[in-house]
Amino acid sequence: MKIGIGSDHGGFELKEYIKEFLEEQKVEYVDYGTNSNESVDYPDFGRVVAEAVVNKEVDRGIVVCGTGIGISIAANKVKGIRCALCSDTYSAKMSRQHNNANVLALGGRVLGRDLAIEIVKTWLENEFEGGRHERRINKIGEIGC
Ligand SMILES: O=C(CO)[C@H](O)[C@H](O)COP(=O)(O)O
Repeated sequence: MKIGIGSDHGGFELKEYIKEFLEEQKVEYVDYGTNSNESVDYPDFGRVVAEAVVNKEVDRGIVVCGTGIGISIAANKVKGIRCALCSDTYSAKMSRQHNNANVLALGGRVLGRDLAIEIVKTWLENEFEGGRHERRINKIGEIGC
């Protein structure tokens, strides 16, 4: 599986830490920036990661800003994206099993590093269950069409 990862300045340090984890786990990734703590605009990075997912440059995305809120809102504007902002492992698991989330959003100013890695690990390990959930995510896809 190939992951696209991106952040603004508020998520930069957590993004770098997640990259170390992905390397340890031998999970391939593409880093779409940002590349420093210098102030940038989170919609730019949420958008580029989301577009990489829908264009199939990568299989799934991880986006990080200060709270995870803004970058998740931005990613969810891209048609075909189901971005889940998670602060706990149960939500991360359900976002895969029930919602087939293809982008995970995290808050770099919210989460401790260990919890963030547990959330990423859980999210990567879990798969979509399909069944009744397929009908529901199809309905999400129809909204705004
Ligand atoms: O969390 C965020 C968006 O939801 C951003 O990281 C946050 O708004 C950036 O704030 P600042 O420019 O004050 O560093």
